[in-house]
Amino acid sequence: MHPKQLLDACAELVKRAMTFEHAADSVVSYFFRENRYLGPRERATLAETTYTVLRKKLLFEGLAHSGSGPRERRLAILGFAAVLREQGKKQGNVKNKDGQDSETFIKAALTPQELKWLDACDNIKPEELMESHRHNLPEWLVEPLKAQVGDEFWALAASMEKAAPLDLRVNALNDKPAEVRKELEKAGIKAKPTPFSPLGLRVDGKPALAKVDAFNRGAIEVQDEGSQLLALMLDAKRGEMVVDFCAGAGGKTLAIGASMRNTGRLYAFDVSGHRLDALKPRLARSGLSNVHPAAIAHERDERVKRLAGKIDRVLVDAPCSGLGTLRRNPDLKWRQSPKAVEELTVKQAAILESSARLVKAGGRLIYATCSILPQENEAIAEAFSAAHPEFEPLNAADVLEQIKVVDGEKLCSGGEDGKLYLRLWPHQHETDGFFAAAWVKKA
Ligand SMILES: C[S@@+](CC[C@H](N)C(=O)[O-])C[C@H]1O[C@@H](n2cnc3c(N)ncnc32)[C@H](O)[C@@H]1O
Repeated sequence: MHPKQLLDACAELVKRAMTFEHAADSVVSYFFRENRYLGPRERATLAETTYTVLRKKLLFEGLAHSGSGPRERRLAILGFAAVLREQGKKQGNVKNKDGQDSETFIKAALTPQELKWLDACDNIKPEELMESHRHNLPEWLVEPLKAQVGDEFWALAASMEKAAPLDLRVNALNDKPAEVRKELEKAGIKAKPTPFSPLGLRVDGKPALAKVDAFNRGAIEVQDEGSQLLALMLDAKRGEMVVDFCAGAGGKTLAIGASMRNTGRLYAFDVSGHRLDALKPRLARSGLSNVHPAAIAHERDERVKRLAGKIDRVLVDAPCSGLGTLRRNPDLKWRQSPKAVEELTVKQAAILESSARLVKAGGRLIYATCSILPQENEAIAEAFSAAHPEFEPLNAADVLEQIKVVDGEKLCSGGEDGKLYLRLWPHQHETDGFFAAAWVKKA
């Protein structure tokens, strides 16, 4: 595809994503389905350009005040140039089959006037930029983040502008991480163990996994290291009755089912039948037969009531703002709002309340989110503890130690000794932002 055509397509995709009517990943996949002729490299450039614009929206909009032509095209030019330069750097600035390196490719896509404008933008020094153009976060998020991480705010903001690494979880049912790692290496995929999750492998780059044998036979699943830790914290054992209350497409369900060694009963509940449908092919690959997906109408559904007091372990991976996943879903910072977060906190408290009724004496309850806001995390956990003296909080650091997570206390905060909750941050732990609180129901 000619560079000019590729930039035109990027501008179109950026325009669609910037309406914020749908999640950016859906907009991108819809665009690819509409334009099936696009090759893998073109798709990568289109998606990354769009994500870069969403990540750096405030900076790019500031720069796009100058220049001419449609605004989305100017935003796309900034994203396109950044992405091609990054790709060029990674590949050692080698030339493509048409003898172009990234700079010549960019030049071929732009008009002389656009090139002059891009050059002027490139020459702006970071210290000349406004604060909002450097952190690229909506104002309502800045204060709560500064209040939590203090001097680390700029490191956090920078980490959330990077793409997340590709993490895999090895299916412990039939495979071992060290062996899968060797197998991947033979297939040309370099991976190293993740620092905290004993089942995790972090892959170099973004290789396509659909043709990899380890993927097709269910030995690996794509899952952020933080998400792996949440599932491991449930520590579900052989023969137990377990509920994954907000199972979605089952990322954590699969990990829990494997930790139960494919025995016992694992209910995967969700209000979205559509999301549970996406669990089915993953379940088939995983070899698990102990998982029972069930769509529920709401958290007080009859199905839930019937299991009251019968369950050994319950995971509540609550619907949340998703603001811990900005590395993957940068559009969320523009699609969420304080009002939406407030509504979510009501839902989160209600789901935790209902799901807690399932837990039997001596059983474990975990509340988790992929949010970095205290109102969706500590505030929900603390209100629950205050209202339920029959649930005793467990130190997340102790739970992590029991499941052999190395240096687990480095991942914790809150409580008198700073070890009460799991609190993962992208800038500190290279995972998405996650929270987890654990309780045991007193006998
Ligand atoms: C964070 S996502 C779950 C992700 C999933 N656990 C995973 O690891 O892939 C939250 C899920 O909660 C579900 N949900 C929302 N309201 C719910 C409710 N009242 N009861 C059960 N699930 C609910 C949503 O449909 C969504 O799939």
